[in-house]
Amino acid sequence: MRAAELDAVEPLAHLVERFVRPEGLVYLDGNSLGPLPRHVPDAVGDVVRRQWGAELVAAWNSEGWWEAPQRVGDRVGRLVGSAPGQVVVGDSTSVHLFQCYVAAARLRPGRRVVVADPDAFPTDLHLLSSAARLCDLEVAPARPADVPALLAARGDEVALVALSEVDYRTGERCDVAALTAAAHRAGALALWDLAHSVGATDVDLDGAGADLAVGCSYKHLSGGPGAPAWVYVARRHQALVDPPLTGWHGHADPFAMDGRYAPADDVRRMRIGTPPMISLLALDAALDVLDDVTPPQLRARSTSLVGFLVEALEALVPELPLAGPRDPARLGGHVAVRSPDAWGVVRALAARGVVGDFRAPDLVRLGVAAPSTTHADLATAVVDLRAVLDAGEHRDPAHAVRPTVT
Ligand SMILES: Cc1ncc(COP(=O)(O)O)c(C=O)c1O
Ligand SMILES: Nc1c(O)cccc1C(=O)C[C@H](N)C(=O)O
Repeated sequence: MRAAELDAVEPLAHLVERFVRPEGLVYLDGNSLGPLPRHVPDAVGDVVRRQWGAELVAAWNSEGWWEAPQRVGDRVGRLVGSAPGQVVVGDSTSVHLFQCYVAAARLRPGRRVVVADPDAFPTDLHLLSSAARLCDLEVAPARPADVPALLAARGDEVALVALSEVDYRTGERCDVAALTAAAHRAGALALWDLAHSVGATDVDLDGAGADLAVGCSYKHLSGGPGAPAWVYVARRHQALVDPPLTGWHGHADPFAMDGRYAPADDVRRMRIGTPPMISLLALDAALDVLDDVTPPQLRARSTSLVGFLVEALEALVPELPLAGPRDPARLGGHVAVRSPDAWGVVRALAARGVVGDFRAPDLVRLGVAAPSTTHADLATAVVDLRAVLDAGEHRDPAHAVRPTVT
């Protein structure tokens, strides 16, 4: 009942109609793949049939394909508080992360320490470990809450503080502005992984004075499977930033075909090679959904949904503790609860048409896509979760088999 009332007064409720919502499915897995906006198949069809099929190579000019990484970058940048000219889209989050780790080390020669969250998403840690071997860096582990103490102790050695705004497991947010300021006071740079933030929080990169940031676009932006990610370089660093992967798309004059590398004088130097253009243009189309929405408006809707989900979980399944904080202001776009039977719970929910996801070892993670999830979806999910537990459906041996992708 309360869910219907909240949906009725929700100012962005009209966005829901812009998405394909498969009949009978409550989709709460926006963290791995956001839902499909209705108009994207036609937009991609146009890219393939008309632009590629009829215009062929001319489309690099006539359709603006060459400049698309910057143009789409600016559209993404608006959602993370970046003024135009500081974001490009094109490679995976993993690749952009690697570019940033090495580039940051090169911007702070003489400092060897990179502070990183040991519970960060694994790709962040794997790439940092490789960058550290390459650049002779030391990785100093610290949870976000412990970063100020580490900076107080070893600040003059620190080149970079690399964190995620939203913890991919628990959903807990950290204070981007405060931690960036702490890094700067120590003379270090701040790199933010905003994979779980863009489209869910109102993170303000320029306002926080962030140096570097990356994020993906297949989660809350609904850019589609394999959609290219994005990288932000604050304007003040663009003339000096020296990424390790120096491909021809980052050259000052790519079609001069000059064998000597001369980087573009702005954020274009973060480009590498030819981007996955069909995916990039699918993302471009998907972003239309948010054209008339500001980040604070989107954040308000996300907070309402997340807050409702927390309350419903606490009221109906109190035996499953929240993995993160209960205050929605301190959460990103998902809520996780702990259960020793988390895998069985997620499978049993899926059998009832509620798609969440399992994160090892014990999390049931429920993702809220601010534009497309409704309070009613969340009420259905939590009622089904109660029913799963009451009926013991999570203990069904049929759920024992795990597929490759969880
Ligand atoms: C915080 C974070 N960083 C990076 C990634 C992965 O990036 P990629 O798109 O390169 O697989 C994810 C999710 O897969 C993530 O949650
Ligand atoms: N990118 C993914 C994929 O290709 C397959 C499965 C999951 C993903 C994810 O994005 C996982 C996600 N970053 C997470 O927080 O769990």
